[in-house]
Amino acid sequence: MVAPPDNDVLWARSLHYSHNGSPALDEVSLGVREGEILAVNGPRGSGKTTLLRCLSGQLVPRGGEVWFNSTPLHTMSAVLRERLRRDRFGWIGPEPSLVPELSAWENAALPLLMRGASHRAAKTAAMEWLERLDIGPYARKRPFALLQSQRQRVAVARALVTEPAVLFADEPTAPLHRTDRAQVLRTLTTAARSHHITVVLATLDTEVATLADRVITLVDGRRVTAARPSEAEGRAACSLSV
Ligand SMILES: Nc1ncnc2c1ncn2[C@@H]1O[C@H](COP(=O)(O)OP(=O)(O)OP(=O)(O)O)[C@@H](O)[C@H]1O
Repeated sequence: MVAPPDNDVLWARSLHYSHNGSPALDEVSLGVREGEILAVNGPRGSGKTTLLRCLSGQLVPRGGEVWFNSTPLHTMSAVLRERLRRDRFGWIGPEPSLVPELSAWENAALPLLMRGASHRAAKTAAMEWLERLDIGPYARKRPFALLQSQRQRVAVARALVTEPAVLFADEPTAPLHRTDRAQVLRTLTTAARSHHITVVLATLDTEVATLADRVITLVDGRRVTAARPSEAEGRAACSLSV
């Protein structure tokens, strides 16, 4: 077992994964640099979600290696993997999946409260993130009283409130309208850049390439191409000062 290159925060080699015998990832290798925003593109069923779940330690690959800095996830016990995920990773899925009984700020504060942060500290941090994401005025509302795009912003705040080392975003804008999609993505990527959070973003949306530092494409569970938009192009799209 060889540790990954120093400047890669995440590194995977020859990943294989099958769901009930049906192959989802085949020989996928990649490195993600610290602070990078990497988009994983590809058609439906190409393995994007499976890749993010392997990289984030939710799934253990059937073959290959996954490293987070100098820590091998593929050989780690389930308990340690769970702790690593809780302490160092953030996750945003296609649906906000907020706790309906809690207000927006309570939902955003939840990861800090679960880590044992004081009520006041968790609330302050959650409110700051809701403000940055332009939903401060809705902090006391419950999810049912919010628009889908506002709920998804709360989910983004919840994922960023711990300032994770790596944020995994699995089609985070899938249920949104086109204008909301662009705004949520810009907010997410700008916030991640300003806090030096590495992002791995699975998406069907080709516009995302303009917000990412690099795009990789999966087809039928295999990595097929890599393109790198110029840094200027990627960063010019992030005009918000989050
Ligand atoms: N829980 C599961 N059980 C069985 N097969 C699965 C499961 N999850 C995914 N698959 C299959 O694995 C392959 C890769 O799926 P995956 O969800 O990783 O792709 P994806 O690119 O994220 O797709 P989408 O864009 O539709 O979310 C597909 O053929 C899918 O049908």
